[in-house]
Amino acid sequence: MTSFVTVESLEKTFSLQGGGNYVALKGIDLEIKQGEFISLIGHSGCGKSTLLNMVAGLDLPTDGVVMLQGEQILRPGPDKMVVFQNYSLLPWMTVRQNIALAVNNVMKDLSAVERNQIVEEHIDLVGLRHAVDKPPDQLSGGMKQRVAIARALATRPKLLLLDEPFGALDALTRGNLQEQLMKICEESHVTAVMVTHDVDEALLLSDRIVMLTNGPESKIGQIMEVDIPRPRKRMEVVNHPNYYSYRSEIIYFLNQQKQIKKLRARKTTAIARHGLEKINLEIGFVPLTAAAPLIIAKEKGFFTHHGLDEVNLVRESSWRGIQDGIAGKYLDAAQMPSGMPVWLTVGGLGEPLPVVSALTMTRNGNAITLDKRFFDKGITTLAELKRMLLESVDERHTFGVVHPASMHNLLLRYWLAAGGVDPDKDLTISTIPPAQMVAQLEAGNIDGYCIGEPWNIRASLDKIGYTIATDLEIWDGHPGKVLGVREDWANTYPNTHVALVKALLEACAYCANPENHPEVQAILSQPQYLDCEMDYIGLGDGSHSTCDIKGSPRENSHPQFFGAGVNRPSRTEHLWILTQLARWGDIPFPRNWVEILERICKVSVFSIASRELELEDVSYSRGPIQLFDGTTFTAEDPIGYLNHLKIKHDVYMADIPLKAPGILAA
Ligand SMILES: Nc1ncnc2c1ncn2[C@@H]1O[C@H](COP(=O)(O)OP(=O)(O)OP(=O)(O)O)[C@@H](O)[C@H]1O
Repeated sequence: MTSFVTVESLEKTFSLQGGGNYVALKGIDLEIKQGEFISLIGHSGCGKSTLLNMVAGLDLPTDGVVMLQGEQILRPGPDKMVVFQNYSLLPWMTVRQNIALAVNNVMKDLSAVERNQIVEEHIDLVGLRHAVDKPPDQLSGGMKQRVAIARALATRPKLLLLDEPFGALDALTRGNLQEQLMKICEESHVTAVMVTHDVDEALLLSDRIVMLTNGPESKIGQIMEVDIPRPRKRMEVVNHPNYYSYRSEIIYFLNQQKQIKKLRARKTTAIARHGLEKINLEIGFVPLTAAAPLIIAKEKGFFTHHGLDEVNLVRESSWRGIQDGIAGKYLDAAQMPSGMPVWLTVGGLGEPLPVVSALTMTRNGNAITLDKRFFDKGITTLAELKRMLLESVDERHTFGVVHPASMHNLLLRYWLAAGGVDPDKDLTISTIPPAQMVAQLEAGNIDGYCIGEPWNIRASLDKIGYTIATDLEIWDGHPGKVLGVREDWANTYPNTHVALVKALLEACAYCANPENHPEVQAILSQPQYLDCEMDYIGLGDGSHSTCDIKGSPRENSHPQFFGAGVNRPSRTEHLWILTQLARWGDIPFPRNWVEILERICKVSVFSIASRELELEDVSYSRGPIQLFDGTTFTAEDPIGYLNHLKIKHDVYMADIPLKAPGILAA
């Protein structure tokens, strides 16, 4: 990419009145191509205007540089025109005079006739011919902003900089002006940088959206390419197949920043008490029936019983929130899909991040739901689904899963592949947050999904979908959700880790007892937890024996919370997950898999906890894994197993170097 504007290692520190400094921006690197439209988005006060001001030359960085075509930007100038929210027009001049003033000042080399021609062209460009002789106080807000845009563009700047240009306008005017600006920028090939709070505005106008993290020391958290062809029309943009996922991505980013801000504000140093290194914990969960052990441990006092006096449950709407909270150290521990510890450890986020699991909190409780229209077509088996998929290859079919490392993704893929369907070639699998799955199915954006409860029961009770297979039919007894903590956290707080496992084990036993089910359902249904009707929460009490829209009974799969071997972590299971993640190209298969499993699977912590609770599970031994297609998986030859699979991606082998086990850095 040839860079037109270069922002390099930029830092901006403000001196505060009364002493001290505020580091608003730190480590900002950005390259902008000629003709690109860039939006800066982020929460209020994150430093968007500060960054724009430095590109405009209105302010200078404390460190680092900003360059335009290789020249350092040190002052403002007509090559970098700024449009502000408050228009900044001269009140005693008319529309024409306001535009002419800028043109006459900047384009002194041109003749008066040429300058007039440019002024008139730009009046027409923004559609203000009928108001050329009016002063600003006789113009609407939208008209004033059009004058400001015409004035900025008339001087033919290299860079057009816009600081929330439409923030003060009503929705209709705003929409019209956005479309005009888009047309002008497309036609004049101007390079533009715009600050905005409006996600839809950013998506409509931008080639790339730069998302800033919250301050102090705001950084670029993410840059999104908006790959929607130009020229654009609003309705075509909104109906573009990627629009929804772009939008969700930005909203996720902004929500995550809010969550991090909240957790940062609450973050205190570790409080040691009762012989535990830390009794104040932030624990992440996603609102699912399978979160019951965490919720019950909090509500029924199992955490406090084991000395964990200050546990705060952090509700995340997606597994990405959990993964980012653990990676960013905002969460001490979390409910995780059973593949997440392996996925994070081998580098699912890029860098290997060792995460350990000492407790399986649930098994089973998942199912594959299809849109009810497939039921009407008579599709009730995998073979029928395969026939339908292969007969309608022109229609792209999409299935939702909640995370690449979730058992839903792995089970769905395994099930499809065992039936001869290639989950990447014959359909599309998309990641969608759990709470959005039913709405996406109802809206027709997806054809089905594999997910935990209450979302399969809900689709069937609401007559939107039906269960075509439950996990009982694919791998009965598979690990569902596990407790995950960073390895350095586990090493820093070993006694706390054992106490946490003990509290959760007791909560698991409580959830498994049918006598407690009405109470557990009532607690889970509360707004701060699952926020749903109690009917949607199945705990194995026989009230949800059918899960299909036409009443053909199918045993529903409930999460299993406790029992012989249920909670003990298993190396073989983590190994199966490793093979499946490698099979579908998410990660290479680690040649050092023995070391990796040793680091992840903390049977020792589980054993201490269950021994101290005097549970019999300590001596439990697990057999090989039996899958529905007759395959038996053992830990003996994972590479041979991968080689024998017919439907798979190219599988790569690699050594995954893990840092030596350490303690949590401050
Ligand atoms: N001159 C200044 N002195 C001290 N602090 C400042 C100064 N200018 C900005 N800041 C601080 O720097 C941070 C970034 O401010 P900035 O105006 O760039 O944010 P923003 O993302 O544009 O916010 P908004 O969306 O609300 O306009 C804020 O915390 C702000 O208080």
